[in-house]
Parts: sequence; C-alpha cells; structure tokens
Amino acid sequence: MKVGLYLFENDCRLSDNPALTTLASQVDTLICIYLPTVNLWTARKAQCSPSFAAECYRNQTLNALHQSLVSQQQKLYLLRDTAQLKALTEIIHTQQVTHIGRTVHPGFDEQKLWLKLQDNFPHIQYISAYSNTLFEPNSLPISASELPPSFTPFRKAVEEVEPNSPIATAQLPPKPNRIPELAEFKANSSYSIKVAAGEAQAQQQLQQYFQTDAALTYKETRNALFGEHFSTRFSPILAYGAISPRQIKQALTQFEQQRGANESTYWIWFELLWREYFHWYALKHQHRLFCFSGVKTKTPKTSFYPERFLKWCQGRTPSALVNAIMHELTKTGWISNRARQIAASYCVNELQLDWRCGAAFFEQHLIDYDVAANWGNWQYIAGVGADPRGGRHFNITKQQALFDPDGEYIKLWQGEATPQLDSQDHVGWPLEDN
Ligand SMILES: Cc1cc2nc3c(=O)[nH]c(=O)nc-3n(C[C@H](O)[C@H](O)[C@H](O)COP(=O)(O)OP(=O)(O)OC[C@H]3O[C@@H](n4cnc5c(N)ncnc54)[C@H](O)[C@@H]3O)c2cc1C
Repeated sequence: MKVGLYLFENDCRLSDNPALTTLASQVDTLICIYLPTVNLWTARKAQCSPSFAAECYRNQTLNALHQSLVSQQQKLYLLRDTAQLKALTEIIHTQQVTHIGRTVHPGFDEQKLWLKLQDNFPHIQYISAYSNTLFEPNSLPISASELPPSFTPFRKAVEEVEPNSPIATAQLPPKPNRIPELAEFKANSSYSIKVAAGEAQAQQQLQQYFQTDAALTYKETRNALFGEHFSTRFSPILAYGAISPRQIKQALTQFEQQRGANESTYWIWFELLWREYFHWYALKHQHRLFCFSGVKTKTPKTSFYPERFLKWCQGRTPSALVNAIMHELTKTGWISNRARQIAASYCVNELQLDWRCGAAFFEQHLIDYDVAANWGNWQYIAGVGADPRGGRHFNITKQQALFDPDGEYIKLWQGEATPQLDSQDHVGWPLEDN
C-alpha cells in the first residue's frame, strides 16, 4: 500500500500543480495537509501573527481549496500545532507514509522543514516541482546559481523563452479511512474580504480581467494609487498559488492573439518576470534575504526608533500620503505597487528605519505576502539588494503631485499629516562616518 502526503503551502490549487499530479498518480491513498506559516513569523523574530485581513484572506483561500478537495472525495487537514516536524513525524509513523510531495518554496525557513524530513526519513520517496514560477531550473537559459545581480540581464535572457503549458487538474486517490492525528480544516465564515480567493475565483478573475480592455492600457495605468483595473490585482491569488504564473501567461498570450499585442500587454509579462526574478533571487541568496546588509556587504546607516516605527505603522507621520497608504494597508491588506514603493522609501530614507522592520510589517499585513517579492523589493529600495543604482529615494512631495494631485487618495484613506515626528531629539543618531 502506497500512502502519499501532500504539503500545500503557496500552491493552493489542483490544476497546473505537477508535484501534486505526480504524487497522486503514484500512491493508493493521499493525505492533503496545509502547512500553516504562522511559526515562520517567530522564526524570523519579527511580528508574531498575520493581521485580521491577512487571516481572513488565508481562511477564504483554504476554504476554497478544501471545497475543491471535497469535490474529489478528499479533505484538507491542518497540523494541530506549530511544531510541524513533530506533528508530521507522528503522521508519517502512524499512517505509514511512503511518498511526500510539495511545490518548491523560495523561502529559506520554509525549505528547512522539507530538508529535515528528507534527513529524518531517507526511505520515503520525495516529489517536488517548480510550479509557482514560469520556468524550472532546466528551462531557464541561465543557471539559477549564476543569477545576475540585477533584473535587466535576467529579463533579457528569459523574456523570449516560452514557459511550459499549464497542466490539467490532478485526479486524486482517496484519503485513508481515519487520520486521528490531524485536524480537519473548518472555515470561519463569520468574516471575509471581497477579494478573489481560491482556484475557481482566481480563474474567474483571470477571465474577467482579459474580457476588459485594461491590459491594453496597463503600462499607462499601473502606477496609480487607486481605482478599478489600473493593475491586474493578480498578486493575492498568485501569492497563495490559487493560480499559476504559467496560467496567467497563457491567458495573456491568448489575449494578445485575439486583441493584439502592444507595449502594455508586454509590460504585464515584464512584471511577471520581476516576480520570477525575485523568486530565483530568494532561492539563490537564502538567509541573506533577511540580513540587514542584504545580499551586498554594505550596511545601511539606519537604525530602529520605536516611536517612529510605531507612527509609520499606524499612519501618524508628517506625510499625509504615507499615512493614507499605511491606513489602506492595515485596513485592507493590499496597496498598489506605487504605494508600496512610497511607504518603503519613506520608512528607510525619511524615517531612517531598519528596512527589515518595514518588510516584517508588510509581511504581517499583506494579503498577497510573498517571501521573495516582499523581501526582495524591500532590499531593492533599501539599497542592499538588486538595484544597480544602490537604492531608491522617492521625493514624497513629487509623488503626491504626480499620483494624488487633488488629494483624493489622501481623503479616501484619511491621511492627515501629524506635524511632529519625534518626541525626543535623535540628532546624531545613527552615527555618521567621519
Ligand atoms: C516594498 C514592496 C513590497 C512588496 N511586497 C510584495 C509581496 O509581498 N507580494 C507580492 O506579490 N508583491 C509584492 N510587491 C510587488 C508589487 O508591488 C505587487 O506584486 C503588485 O503591486 C501587486 O499588484 P498587482 O497584482 O495588481 O500587480 P500588477 O502590476 O498587475 O503586476 C502583475 C503581477 O506581476 C508581479 N509583480 C508586479 N510588480 C512586481 C514587483 N515589483 N516585484 C515582484 N513582482 C511583481 C506580481 O505578481 C503581480 O501580481 C512589493 C513591492 C514593494 C515595492
């Protein structure tokens, strides 16, 4: 009897999921578990739990995954506690697991558990696949370990390469009769947010987006702070893997064939390649994604000021625009790319805060939190990552004039400026080189 265990993480879907499809075809029974990432916040010694919006969104996504599994006489299980290795060890023993599958995860902490399982149970067959990226190591025209230090050479090397076509929905074998060690997933239906969650809604969102003309003007609208269809808003469904980037690429290509390709449709591809770059960047740099000096050896001249950090988190800084952005983030769990850049630049440049505090706060609040995109982008802005110009400093007054000239966004998110930054004098800190 072959017993399979599938570990869902950021691949919450049954279609275009090669690791799941392969595992399902090789076993007689299958146990489907979602690995909660809660303990990873503590692993990185950052904030301890996801925000309300992030929690709601995860719950919605898992509910949808559970429903897809139920339609195939399967169920989604959760580990009872956060001691994941201990809990999995018990299941492996009691259920006599012979095969384990998962999608490759770019996160350093997330990889540890997988490596530990392989060490502890060498007799088990392990099946993993790259399905949250456009490419796999052997279809990338450059070696993943020789990833260029900045995006442009990577983009030039890969942009003409066609990713593999998405594969069909996995057909799952039944679950074992009794699994007492595991808790069945139960949706908390008392709260929800209005964002497409799970595979069916993700496919619907994809179709609806390409039924509009939005893709034809994406390049001109993508920098907006608010409004409808100014960007794709695919990030939450991508972050949980309710959809694969290859499915998006396929839909984009079909759209271009039917409606015509232009600079804007190309730019959606360009942005998907940014996501791809940061994925391979995280895999290459491992724990350095979370180091103060980033992947460079240059230590930023920033520090930690609790009062400033709190004011930034709560949207009580001297910048009305930054405050509006932080209010939108903490209320909804999603902000535009331009808003993320402005808030991050303000955090590291004006407030001179350690960029990792900002990244951890985003991690806690974003419904589309993605370890590679989040920490990679923060490193980029802080000047310790992939930016060949050595970091980005956005002029907040100019940004406001360009992207919120009439103050509509500020009004919408009640971004009143708080005149005083510090109640104490911080002059001379951090120390200047002399
Ligand atoms: C400080 C900071 C933190 C960020 N944290 C995250 C995060 O945790 N999760 C996340 O998915 N994105 C993150 N981004 C990238 C980007 O802001 C979001 O992907 C984008 O705003 C999501 O909106 P959208 O889906 O409408 O994007 P669109 O503009 O429609 O782009 C389409 C897709 O391309 C990808 N993409 C676009 N821009 C980027 C980028 N700069 N880096 C990587 N991928 C990109 C996303 O998958 C996105 O869904 C961050 C950016 C910054 C500056």
